[in-house]
Amino acid sequence: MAVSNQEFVYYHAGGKRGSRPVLRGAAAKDTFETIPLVDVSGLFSKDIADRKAVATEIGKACREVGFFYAANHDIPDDVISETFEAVKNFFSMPLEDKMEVHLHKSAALRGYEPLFETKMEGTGRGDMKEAFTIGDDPWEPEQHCPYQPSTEEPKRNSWPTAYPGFRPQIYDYYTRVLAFSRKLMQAFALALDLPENYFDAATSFPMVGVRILHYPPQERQDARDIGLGAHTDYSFFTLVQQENVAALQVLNANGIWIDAPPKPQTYVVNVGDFLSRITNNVFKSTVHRVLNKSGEERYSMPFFFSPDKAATLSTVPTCVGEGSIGEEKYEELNAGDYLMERLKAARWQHPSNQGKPPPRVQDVATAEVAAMA
Ligand SMILES: O=C(O)CCC(=O)C(=O)O
Ligand SMILES: [Fe+2]
Repeated sequence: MAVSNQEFVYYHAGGKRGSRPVLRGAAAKDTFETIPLVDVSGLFSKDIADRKAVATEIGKACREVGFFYAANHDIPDDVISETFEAVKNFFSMPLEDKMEVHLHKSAALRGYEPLFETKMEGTGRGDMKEAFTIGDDPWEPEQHCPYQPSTEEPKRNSWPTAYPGFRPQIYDYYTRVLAFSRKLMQAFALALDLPENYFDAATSFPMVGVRILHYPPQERQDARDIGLGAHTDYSFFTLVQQENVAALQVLNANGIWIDAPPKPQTYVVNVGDFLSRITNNVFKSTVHRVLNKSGEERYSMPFFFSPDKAATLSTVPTCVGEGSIGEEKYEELNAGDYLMERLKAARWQHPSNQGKPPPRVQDVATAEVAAMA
């Protein structure tokens, strides 16, 4: 049997394991090599022409890359730096104070995840990061939920009792990023040639998550130690605030990792699987990973935005048709069920997973390479 020396990149995308051949030289395709930057200040204009001009640029980035830097957003620098201070205070607490809000105690998959608890790529000792997540919770008055939750509906978020100042700081950040996300969502609608308010009805109380992350410096300087394994996001879209340590990388069509270092006063915005799905893959949900080779502690805060739990979404009308767009590829689906399924797939140790084994990407990889030979 011939042995193929084709190199592959392995990842976790759309809830499934996948791989991509690394293409160099004559075999290389036309793909992105940098992450575009979009000045989003026009989204705050009263003039629809200004908003449409930004949307056009966002649309181009979403079709070609799936990632862009948003510059000139309206989240103040001091709110971001104060929130990062709170994030560092949180992670520097003793482990037992963090474990009080362990994600395994939460049916909504909220709370703290210690180092190596997830294993996005299915190999090695796991993702070298600790995380804490909160999100939409109709019981928390800070969120001004537009409906009265039923008494059967459990509370979703948990906050550490050892750090009372944490919650107000996170909420200051949350409230502002949510408002900015709504502007971006309208820009995505315009970018798809839809009315600006197209997604408004499906996002009256959107499923969101503020996730804070701490990546210690990796001991090994190659990808055998990984901060967060290669994946696509489950969200509609994500806004990542990174502090000052470069580690985020985005995979292009040639299987080459493109750096997405922090740029002052910007967000990294990326399309998630949900938005890609309802655009018939016209908008790309692009694989990315975190590799902290800097030798420094890295902190970041992704904000995930998705439709209402009860929303049912089907392919948008402007993304079905003739030619390059093609036939509708996906059935309509309930947003809440989809998100929960995806979150659980990445957290095999959660009690609700009933002891199912972790994903084993390397097995698939070996089989694929054998099939090519
Ligand atoms: O830490 C980062 O820069 C990105 C994190 C990320 O991709 C995620 O949490 O989905
Ligand atoms: Fe991500």
